[in-house]
Amino acid sequence: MQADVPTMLLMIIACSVIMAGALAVVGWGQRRDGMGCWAAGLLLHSVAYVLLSLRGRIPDLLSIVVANGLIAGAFAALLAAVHQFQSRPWPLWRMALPVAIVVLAFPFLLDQYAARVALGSTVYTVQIGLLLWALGSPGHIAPGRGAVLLMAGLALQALVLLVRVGAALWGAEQPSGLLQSGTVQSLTFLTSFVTVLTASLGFVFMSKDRLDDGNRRMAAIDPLTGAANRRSIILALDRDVARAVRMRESLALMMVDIDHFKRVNDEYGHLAGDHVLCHVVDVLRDRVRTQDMVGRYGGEEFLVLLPDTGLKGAAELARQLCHSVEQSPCIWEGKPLFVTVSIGVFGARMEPGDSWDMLIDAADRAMYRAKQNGRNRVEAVADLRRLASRPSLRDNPDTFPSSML
Ligand SMILES: Nc1nc2c(ncn2[C@@H]2O[C@H](COP(=O)(O)OP(=O)(O)OP(=O)(O)O)[C@@H](O)[C@H]2O)c(=O)[nH]1
Repeated sequence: MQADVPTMLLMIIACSVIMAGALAVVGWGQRRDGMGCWAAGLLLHSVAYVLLSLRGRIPDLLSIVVANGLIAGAFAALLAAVHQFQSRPWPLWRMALPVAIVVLAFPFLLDQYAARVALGSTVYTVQIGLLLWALGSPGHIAPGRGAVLLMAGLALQALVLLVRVGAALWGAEQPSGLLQSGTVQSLTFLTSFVTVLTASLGFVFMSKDRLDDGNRRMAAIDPLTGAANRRSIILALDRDVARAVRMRESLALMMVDIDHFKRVNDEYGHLAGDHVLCHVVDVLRDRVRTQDMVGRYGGEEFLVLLPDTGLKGAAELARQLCHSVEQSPCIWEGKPLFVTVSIGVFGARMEPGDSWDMLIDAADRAMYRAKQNGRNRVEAVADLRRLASRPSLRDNPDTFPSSML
């Protein structure tokens, strides 16, 4: 397989310039996404390929040394973009060293095509390795669709560069110059073209994946406490009721209300009150199982959803939660703040006709009984009142009744 090298170089230049422009427009005003750096990398790449395509018509210093230095610089800019995306400092020496190696070594290799190919391809492969490492290193972005596309594009390029090193070292293909057609030459430039496209699209999708993730979180999480918000805990409850009815399993729900919370706000201020809300959520979450769910139902009221749990077990857990909240002070401005909670518990085997709102009603009734009976205590109920049934939310969560939000 051989293709016309000047045409392929032209395609790479056009593709790099178009993608650089697109990324610059998409990333305008969003510095932390690293799109500006990525666009700069693509621009360096296109200038490098312009210089390469002028081989023989401009001094070798420009067409060989500067061009390859710019390719190494382009990979360095891509690495900077990934680090910026991940909010990490630029790895300066890992960016500068490959460029320095190329710029310092190539002037001595002007007459040695194979050695230049071997050295250049090795340096670029290492740079791609650094990019893949940064993308895959744990603790940063979870590799979503965008990251996978980006990594696949880079991996393909690295693979072809390694083939190129091998071909240069073993003399498998010895074209007399860059612009001469050859199988490895054609494969290299075709891959460069594909990589510019896939890696750049992958980088844009990575940004979109992160935005989507943020939006999903915002739609499901209470921003103050980090617990599930009212909508997502009710959706989860609806789903669990349906499953428990189908399997004839038990299900328990707690309504947890902080006692005299208004006093905390009045005496210490609303920021202290906010801090207490977060503290109570932390205590609840510490004690429940991973399959259980804690959600904020209203101001200082929380729901705890306990799948596959009967009344006895749920009431016992509720008593432990009451005790834990009472015993673990919330530290505010260096001073301990003690609060207590009243908990209403519902738990029973689910029957056909039972629905999520009946469970909330039952836990709510029990919670009010706990308040009436002196607070800092647990009351439990096992019966459900038949309410004017609300439709299930499963089929169309968008029909979520606004009165419940
Ligand atoms: N700091 C803070 N306060 C909130 C928030 N949401 C609701 N509140 C306050 O929570 C308080 C609830 O007060 P009440 O409903 O009278 O209940 P309470 O004082 O806990 O009394 P009992 O429930 O009867 O023990 C009100 O003062 C609300 O302003 C919030 O997000 N942050």
